[in-house]
Amino acid sequence: MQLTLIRPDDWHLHLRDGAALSAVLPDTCRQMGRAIVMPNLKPPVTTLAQAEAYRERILAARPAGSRFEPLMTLYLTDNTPASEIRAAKASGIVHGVKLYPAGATTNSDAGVTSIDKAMPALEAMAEVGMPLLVHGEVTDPAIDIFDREAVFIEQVFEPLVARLPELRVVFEHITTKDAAEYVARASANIAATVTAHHLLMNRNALFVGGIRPHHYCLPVLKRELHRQALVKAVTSGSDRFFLGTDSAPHAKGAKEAACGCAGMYTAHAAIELYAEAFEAAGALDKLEAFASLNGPAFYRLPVNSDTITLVKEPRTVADELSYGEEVLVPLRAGEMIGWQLR
Ligand SMILES: NC(=O)N[C@@H](CC(=O)O)C(=O)O
Ligand SMILES: [Zn+2]
Ligand SMILES: [Zn+2]
Repeated sequence: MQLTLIRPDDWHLHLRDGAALSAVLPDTCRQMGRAIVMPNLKPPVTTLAQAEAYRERILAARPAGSRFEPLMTLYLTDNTPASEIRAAKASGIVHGVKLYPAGATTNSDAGVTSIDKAMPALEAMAEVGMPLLVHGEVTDPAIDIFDREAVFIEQVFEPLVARLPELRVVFEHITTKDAAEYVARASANIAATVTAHHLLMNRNALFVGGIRPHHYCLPVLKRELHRQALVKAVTSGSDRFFLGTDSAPHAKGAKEAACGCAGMYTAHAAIELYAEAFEAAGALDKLEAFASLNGPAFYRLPVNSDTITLVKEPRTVADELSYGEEVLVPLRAGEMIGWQLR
């Protein structure tokens, strides 16, 4: 069996920088036409000048002949001036501004401590049509980690959308039934990305036979009922949901540690993993809209003009991949994936 799709894009991707960037970028270039590149570097990409420089480093790291296009983002802080948003919009290279609640995830320390402080930037975004990309989890340590996304919807997301109804918002890497249902009934300027790993695994995967650091990411995997709700959302035919891998590489040593980093590396087999999830749901016919059409429509960009072909031939994933001076353990390391790219 084979499946030809308009070339997909990845609307949520971590490429890192330096040697790590060079190591992981070819995986994405093989399958994706474009990617929304997350700005949580150290230090974060908070200005247009930094985004321009990062974009040049990504373009320079592409394999020869690749036409992959990085779509840049800015990292929103309490102090982002409205003028930076206007300049970013005018540049044509910045396609979104990322809201990390301070402390919510990897390299989010410089993130937003209160929506009020970020209001000048948010108002400018609503005005110029710059999408806000949201890591939607509250950071209150008193809130159970499995509830942080659902609580974020009522405490932050709904009030923000009520205050700035024109703002275009992507609820990134949604993991709950609550978020899937919220986005499906919200107004047309609200959308969501969904990862392959949240479509394929529930929280049991964190503890199969022992603690599994390579299945730890944020937002953390949830109960099976949530996984099922995400599958239902992406296969529903709604154009509000689109592909965003949240492929988030960390060196093996940083994951297999007493306090391991959050993030799964999935870019080596992104579209193959999504094909497995859609096939399991009997909805392979819905994959192309999710992977290749809904994202460009939301971001007001053209659809890619070429195609990729997947064949249903299982392959074994490598145990480790090179990651600069270090190594990286990809999702499914040493195990099978049902599809491969021709
Ligand atoms: N998803 C993750 O678990 N980690 C991401 C950050 C993020 O997307 O929240 C990373 O940068 O490592
Ligand atoms: Zn995130
Ligand atoms: Zn991410």
